[in-house]
Amino acid sequence: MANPPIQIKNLDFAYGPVTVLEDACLTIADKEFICMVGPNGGGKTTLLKVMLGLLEPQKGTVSVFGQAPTLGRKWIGYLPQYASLDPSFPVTALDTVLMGRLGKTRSLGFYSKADHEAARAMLARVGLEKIEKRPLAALSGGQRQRVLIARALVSEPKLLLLDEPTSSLDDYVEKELYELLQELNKDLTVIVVSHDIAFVSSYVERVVCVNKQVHVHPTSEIGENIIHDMYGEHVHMVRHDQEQRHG
Ligand SMILES: Nc1ncnc2c1ncn2[C@@H]1O[C@H](COP(=O)(O)OP(=O)(O)OP(=O)(O)O)[C@@H](O)[C@H]1O
Repeated sequence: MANPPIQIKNLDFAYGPVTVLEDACLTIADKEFICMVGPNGGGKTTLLKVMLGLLEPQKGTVSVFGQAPTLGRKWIGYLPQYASLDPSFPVTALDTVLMGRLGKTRSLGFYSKADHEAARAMLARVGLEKIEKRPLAALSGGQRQRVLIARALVSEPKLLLLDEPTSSLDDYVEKELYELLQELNKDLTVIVVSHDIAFVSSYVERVVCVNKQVHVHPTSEIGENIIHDMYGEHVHMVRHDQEQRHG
């Protein structure tokens, strides 16, 4: 069997004396579409950064496509939390996507024709082929997130990590974005952090709950008990609409 995109075994991570992840184990299979949920401060972003080799665990092992994260991360496209670019920054959609080629391009100091072609192809893939010359300031929030997804995709990743990509978007824009991710998932593995379990559970089959410990649940298991354990009694976000499952 090929090496899985992510394999984490018995991982501990602490910022100084504060333990954030404890004995975490997680295997993500090729072409899975996974949602990562958990309370604020539960450790989701930390776990993504460990996968990217940006943080080193104190204990345990992490492999990314069978390699150490610092090597395997060349196969990862990452959309960080709060990645919203300053809209007044004077760049076009195409310029922004091209930035994703910086680790890939072979030309020094300028982008090659191949880089431009790849960036245009990715803008088309996220449904924005007609707006490549528009300044970011002229785009909607949803369009900007698509541009950032195109930027993450243009390095030709096999795994896409998105940290709360829809937190500032309207419901219908969120739905469109998840439909795009579902489409992209035909070709690559997708891990998306979201607080909106009810919404996301109609797209994914497994949910990774991160609250110091990591537990994986099939979507069908997600009910009041698990939500309360994760978020506390006051949260009611269950929408068990399996009959409305997409795809
Ligand atoms: N650089 C850092 N130094 C010290 N503590 C940190 C650092 N980054 C995060 N933390 C702490 O680690 C814990 C986990 O943070 P993390 O950002 O991984 O959680 P999260 O689940 O992504 O939260 P949220 O849903 O709010 O984004 C929090 O208590 C946070 O304050």
